[in-house]
Amino acid sequence: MAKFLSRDINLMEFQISHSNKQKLKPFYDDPDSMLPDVEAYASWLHPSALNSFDCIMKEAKGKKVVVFLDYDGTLSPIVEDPDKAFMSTEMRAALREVAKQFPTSIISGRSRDKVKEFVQLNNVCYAGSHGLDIMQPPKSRDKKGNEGAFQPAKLFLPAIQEISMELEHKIRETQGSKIEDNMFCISVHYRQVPPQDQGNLKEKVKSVVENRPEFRLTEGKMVIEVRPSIEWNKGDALNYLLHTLGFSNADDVLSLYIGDDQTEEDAFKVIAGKREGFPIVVSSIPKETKAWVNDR
Ligand SMILES: O=P(O)(O)OC[C@H]1O[C@H](O[C@H]2O[C@H](CO)[C@@H](O)[C@H](O)[C@H]2O)[C@H](O)[C@@H](O)[C@@H]1O
Repeated sequence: MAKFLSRDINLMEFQISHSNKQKLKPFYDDPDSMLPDVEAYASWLHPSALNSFDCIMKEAKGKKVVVFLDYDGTLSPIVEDPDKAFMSTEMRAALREVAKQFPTSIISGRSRDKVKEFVQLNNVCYAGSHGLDIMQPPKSRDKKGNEGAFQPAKLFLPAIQEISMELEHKIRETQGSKIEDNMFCISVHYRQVPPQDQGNLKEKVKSVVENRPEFRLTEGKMVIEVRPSIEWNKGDALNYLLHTLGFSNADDVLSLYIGDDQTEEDAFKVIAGKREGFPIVVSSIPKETKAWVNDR
């Protein structure tokens, strides 16, 4: 069985990434950098992925397993500088093995190119901007083998660039803030902004989109994101990928989705709704989730 589903390699990897998280110094009340409340965690009524390993194996028997992963906080530890969220060599090796065995996709909030640059694997399918930029799986490429991409928010690009410039101008004086261009989304990071300035920063970001109903704001881990207001999320991206991979009507498919953030809930909901897969949440603290199993 592929290393991804092995207690010894992959799931252990997630624990490794969590022990990294716990070593982070507490930074401006970020839940990811806090030590977990052991009692609360133990009473969290979600089965553990490690303890449910045999059950997952039983369900997977005779089925086509399809793997979906998030990047930040899942394949790489959460770090203070988003440009330094590198993946460990061990994680890359485990992922390479998984992708040899099962169709594997990474659905990230980052730009597609950035995730690919971090992951550096060719046997994985990449979806960036929370699924607004999806690389075509090899089977669906054109005769010349051109990669191509599904980009449902392409029309928004000029406005996104405009917003990006306006944001640069508005928040340049907020010490510690950082804008990340994720192509179809813009991330405004405040992990390194002093707590007393964070509210003000959020207000500035809000002011940039308040007269633009075609955009909306979402919040992640110490990040506020500007996204096109179209009905498309990581759950839709998952369905799209299953379809292009030729699995949408198959009744012998088992999808695994592993992720840590709020945006993952849309994908968890899709898998939970299909009742043919396992949504796995990576979290060192109890939280409200649609996922059935956590990473411990
Ligand atoms: O969907 P994901 O792959 O999980 O991407 C979500 C956001 O992740 C990144 O930000 C988060 O991780 C950074 C590095 O550890 C951390 O510094 C930041 O505070 C986190 O919010 C990424 O930089 C964002 O653009 C993604 O949207």
